[in-house]
Amino acid sequence: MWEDPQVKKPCPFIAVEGAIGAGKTTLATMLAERFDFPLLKEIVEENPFLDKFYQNIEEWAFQLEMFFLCNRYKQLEDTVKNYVSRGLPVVSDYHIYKNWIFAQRTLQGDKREKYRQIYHLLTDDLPKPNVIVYIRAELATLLKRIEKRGRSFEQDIDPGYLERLIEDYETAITQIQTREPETVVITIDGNMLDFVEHPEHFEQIVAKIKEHL
Ligand SMILES: Nc1ncnc2c1ncn2[C@@H]1O[C@H](COP(=O)(O)OP(=O)(O)OP(=O)(O)O)[C@@H](O)[C@H]1O
Ligand SMILES: Nc1nc(=O)c2ncn([C@H]3C[C@H](O)[C@@H](CO)O3)c2[nH]1
Repeated sequence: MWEDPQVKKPCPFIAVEGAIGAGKTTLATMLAERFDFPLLKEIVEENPFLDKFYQNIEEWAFQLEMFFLCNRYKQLEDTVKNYVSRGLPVVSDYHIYKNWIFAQRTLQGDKREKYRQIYHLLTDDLPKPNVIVYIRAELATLLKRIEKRGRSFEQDIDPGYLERLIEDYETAITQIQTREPETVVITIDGNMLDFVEHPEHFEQIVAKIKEHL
């Protein structure tokens, strides 16, 4: 297809997504380094609710989802100010929609509705990533990686919860593609491609992304 060289492509705002342990942070870090783009990274260690949440999801879900939402809102506000609004590229290890993917799974009834309203209020006018690198991985892969990483609070994670999240991610990615057809979605086979151990797998991913930059 002929492309007009005068037409400038939008500045890359890349989000790496996928279910728990799919390899988002690892891949986002490698991509940021390769392209020399700044990296926006999720805060995990300082999260005071994660441990409690995995022990009792029903009891702690609202606090945890609000914590993630407020943190990501602040991070993205800064990212927009410092990079996106200045036309500078950035790589993030999450998409803001991740909040709603998880909240729909963990919250019910009144709390879900309250969360939904706050979520839209905070995020509707935020600029969204124009490239999503989606790491699709099956349950066995996620369990293996979660074990390998060894965070204590994740070791007894319910495989049923992970299975539902895998489905939720599939639905969410389709929704994004329908709602925002201009967003480029690059799906990576997270079971087969081991970009940690095999440099040539990483190169395949880089080449795919370069097609869209
Ligand atoms: N393609 C891969 N092949 C082998 N191991 C991997 C791969 N990607 C990530 N890992 C390993 O799996 C573990 C989880 O990776 P990572 O922390 O990047 O996942 P994540 O998707 O960011 O997780 P979370 O959803 O919890 O934020 C790490 O120990 C990492 O080294
Ligand atoms: N409930 C819930 N909502 C979120 O928005 C969310 N984002 C990440 N996580 C969990 C997954 C990993 O264990 C750990 C690190 O990603 O935190 C979340 N859990």
